[in-house]
Amino acid sequence: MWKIGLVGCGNVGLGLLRILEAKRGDLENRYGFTYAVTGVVDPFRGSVGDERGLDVAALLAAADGGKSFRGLGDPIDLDWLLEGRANVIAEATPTNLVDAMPGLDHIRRALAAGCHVVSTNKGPVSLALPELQALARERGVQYRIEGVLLSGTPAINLAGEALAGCDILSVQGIVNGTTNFILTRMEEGADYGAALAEAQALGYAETDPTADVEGWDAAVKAQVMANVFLGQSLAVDDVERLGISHLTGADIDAARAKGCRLKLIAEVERSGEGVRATVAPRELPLSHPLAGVSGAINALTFRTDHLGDVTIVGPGAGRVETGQALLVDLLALNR
Ligand SMILES: NC(=O)C1=CN([C@@H]2O[C@H](COP(=O)(O)OP(=O)(O)OC[C@H]3O[C@@H](n4cnc5c(N)ncnc54)[C@H](OP(=O)(O)O)[C@@H]3O)[C@@H](O)[C@H]2O)C=CC1
Ligand SMILES: N[C@@H](CC=O)C(=O)O
Repeated sequence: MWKIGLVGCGNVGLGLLRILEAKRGDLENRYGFTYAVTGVVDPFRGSVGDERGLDVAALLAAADGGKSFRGLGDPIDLDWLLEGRANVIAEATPTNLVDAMPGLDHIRRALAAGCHVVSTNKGPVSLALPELQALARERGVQYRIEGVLLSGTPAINLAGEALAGCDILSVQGIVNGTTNFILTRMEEGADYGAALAEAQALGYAETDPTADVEGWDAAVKAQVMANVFLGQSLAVDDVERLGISHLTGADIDAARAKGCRLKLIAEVERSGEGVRATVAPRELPLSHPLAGVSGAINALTFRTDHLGDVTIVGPGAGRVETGQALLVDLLALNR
């Protein structure tokens, strides 16, 4: 029985709870996956626990009704979970690229306590991936991060498992759902501010959406691609980065007049001794495979030695879409 402690219950945390609740029977029948959510830690909704498992439907009803979780379990904190009441922590607090807190602290403490961690938080991956992987190995647990790239669309697990044995030479694609959504809506005539507000309402944007529109989110994903896919240790500041906040309707129209679309493209490729990582808006001809990828959909093309180009296309952001990434990592632990 998996005793799940959820830390951070915003868009993604609720997405995971929604899937767990809707699929409880299916997860048991198809995968032998049984679980109890023993605690939720979140300053906004309230931190509650029950060793026998919280009533997830009641938590979801409270969230849907704009109510706090208080009263739906005993008041708890992360320490309570780590004293044997969780064997896996699902960490989905806001990404912070400056010092990775509070997620880094949560993940360090969980791994040190012998808990597995599944997480969508990009800050700890950006600043401390080798340390956290070493700590997980030392404690005999796993730190799984499928959701940090392309939400639930398989990218990290795909490269690590389904493309095992291939050398990945370069990776190029659209890796930020919010900016792709904004550019799509601007092409349809919406203004920038309204399109960003829509992306926030749909749960695509970062807690501080500056990270999306200034290209930081795509840059950290390029960093992850360099580190995880190409084995080249880069810092987020090593990524050449330009976002989309300077683009106007006139830029969209100018691209259209040339038979092109503007897309924020992230690319990592081997160059000389190292790896070059870039994020920038590019005008793509309509015939380009990435030109037709619209809304919060993302796409990645892996250039490999054995298979040539392998392209995946799917959601890059969203509540349930990212909850799925946590679920797939939970199911991997279960296997
Ligand atoms: N949304 C998406 O589509 C995707 C998101 N991600 C990543 O997943 C993570 C979560 O994203 P999302 O759910 O959208 O973000 P939200 O801002 O919706 O939710 C984050 C939640 O974490 C809570 N929180 C803040 N500090 C703490 C703390 N110290 N302890 C416990 N909880 C805390 C916040 O509470 P409060 O509001 O009070 O601060 C909030 O409820 C981020 O790291 C994001 O980058 C990854 C892929 C896709
Ligand atoms: N804000 C991000 C969420 C997923 O990583 C995005 O829009 O892609």
